[in-house]
Amino acid sequence: MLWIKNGRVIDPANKRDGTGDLYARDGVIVDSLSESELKAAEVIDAQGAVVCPGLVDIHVHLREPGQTHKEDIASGTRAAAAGGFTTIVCMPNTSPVGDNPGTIRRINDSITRNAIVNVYPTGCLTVEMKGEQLAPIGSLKNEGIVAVTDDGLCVQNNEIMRRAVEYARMFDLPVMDHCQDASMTQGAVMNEGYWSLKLGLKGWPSAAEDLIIARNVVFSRQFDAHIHMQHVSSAYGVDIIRRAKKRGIRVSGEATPHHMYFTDECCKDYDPVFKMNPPLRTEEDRQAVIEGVLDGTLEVIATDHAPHTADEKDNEFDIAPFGIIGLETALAASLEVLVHSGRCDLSFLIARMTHMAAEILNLPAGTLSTGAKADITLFDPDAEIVVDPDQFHGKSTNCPWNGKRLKGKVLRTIVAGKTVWDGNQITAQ
Ligand SMILES: NC(=O)N[C@@H](CC(=O)O)C(=O)O
Ligand SMILES: [Zn+2]
Ligand SMILES: [Zn+2]
Repeated sequence: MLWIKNGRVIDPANKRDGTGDLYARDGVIVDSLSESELKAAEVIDAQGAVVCPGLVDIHVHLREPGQTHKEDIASGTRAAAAGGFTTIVCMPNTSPVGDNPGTIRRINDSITRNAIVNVYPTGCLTVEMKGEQLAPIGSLKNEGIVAVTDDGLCVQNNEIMRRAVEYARMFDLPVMDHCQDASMTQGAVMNEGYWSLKLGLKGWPSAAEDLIIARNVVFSRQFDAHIHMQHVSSAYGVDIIRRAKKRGIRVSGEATPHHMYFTDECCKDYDPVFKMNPPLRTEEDRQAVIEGVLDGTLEVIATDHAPHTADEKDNEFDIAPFGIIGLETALAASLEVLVHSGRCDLSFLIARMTHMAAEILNLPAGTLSTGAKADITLFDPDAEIVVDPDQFHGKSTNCPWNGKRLKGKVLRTIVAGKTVWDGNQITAQ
């Protein structure tokens, strides 16, 4: 039994925001506990803290199998717990990739053994993520995938993409797309614009993203299929999604904390910790991504947690891999951009990091409804932290917020009624 007292309980799905108590029995949220149960319950004093549904991140790279020097399911879920996330969705660009039932089964076996938060796998759209031949999407669904994606790459051939979208639709699986026209981004390492010119680095134009977003809108409309645009970074891309939604087309979109926080100017010292895909873009793009979140065009905040080792990242900008970690800074960074700046209130942000994220992939998570699993996060939105990746719980430290002062500290993360992060350390076995 669990009794969380006196917190500010914010549960956007149930329009709840007020001081109160929360109860759980056998890992499930309940309305109340009996007198004797209250006496026996573990009591958590949440005075001064926000109590909300455990955070949900639908875009995480856990690197298992095959790249476990960067991250694995144990370390990645520890990072998630420390960041306040109780449910995460992992991408299939592992080694081997998740394009076959055996690999998905192996991932699920490891999740059962090693994960300390809930993890749902995704499967590939195409065999070996080559964009040439459809993956056995039905068999992958039988193994429990929640979406299909070739994230890291983008299916270039429109006929193959069309078949993939139609096929995924038959299995009621959303397609998550990394929107990138590869013909326009050969050798590109940062946003194409003033800074790429000045720095002499090959640019990745936002048109390459916008074109694929537009293609996906066409297919979503044609087949009434749900296509989710991952890590949207360009102003016009946001606009295309906004217009499509107005017409009732079933597209959704995600904003990352880094695209809301940084711009391509950050690349000016050639530090590869600012190298990611899609790249950091202009101030106008950054503002448009934020506006997209505020007006509901981008209904979810997702980290795209993409660990790479220091050895790999500590290279020339041109050759370092794309990607940054995000699980342990997502809440504080998003609070800063959206809430502390006065752009929206806490409940609005929490909705985008909980039930709205879960709804995109139909995950049973993101609410404090009676009968829901007792996945709960406690945080202090005003507590100052200094970001120190050496204190993080994942294996990699490629974090662009390194050294920054942010406000927002995760005080406790609870999965099925059990504390897995107590604000100082991982407490799960
Ligand atoms: N975002 C990145 O820059 N990198 C991701 C791939 C991806 O999400 O596209 C990775 O797997 O490293
Ligand atoms: Zn991607
Ligand atoms: Zn990704």
